[in-house]
Amino acid sequence: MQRGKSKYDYISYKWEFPGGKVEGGEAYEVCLARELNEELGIEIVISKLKYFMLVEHTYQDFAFEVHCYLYKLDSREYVRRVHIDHRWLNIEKLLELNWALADVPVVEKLIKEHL
Ligand SMILES: Nc1nc2c([nH]c(=O)n2[C@H]2C[C@H](O)[C@@H](COP(=O)(O)OP(=O)(O)OP(=O)(O)O)O2)c(=O)[nH]1
Repeated sequence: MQRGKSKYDYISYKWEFPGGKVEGGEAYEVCLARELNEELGIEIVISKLKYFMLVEHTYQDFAFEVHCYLYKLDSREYVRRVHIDHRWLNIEKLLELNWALADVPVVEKLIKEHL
């Protein structure tokens, strides 16, 4: 997904995976299900999420952890509600996008593992 303009230049218009910040004490998987619903209007089955990796990243203004999960969607039907653009790409094309820096290790692992 492509993020729109942000108050931080270094993430403005960058590509990222759907997701967002944990709210209250919610579990990571519950957060992801909520964000996928808010951002794409899709309902997922939480028990089918597969943990993929953790990225710990520090931008100049904040540090954060990104907990990444894999999920096999039954259909590609969704509504883009938050981002300004989206792409469905084969793994080998992923590097053509201008990813947020925190996402680069995720893209590299996806490519390395041929997922
Ligand atoms: N969702 C998401 N955020 C990412 C990725 N890579 C990356 O650097 N980020 C950064 C951008 C944001 O500063 C932060 C996530 O915030 P967000 O704006 O997506 O979270 P949110 O949906 O809860 O948004 P908000 O309510 O705070 O506006 O992490 C990524 O792949 N996905």
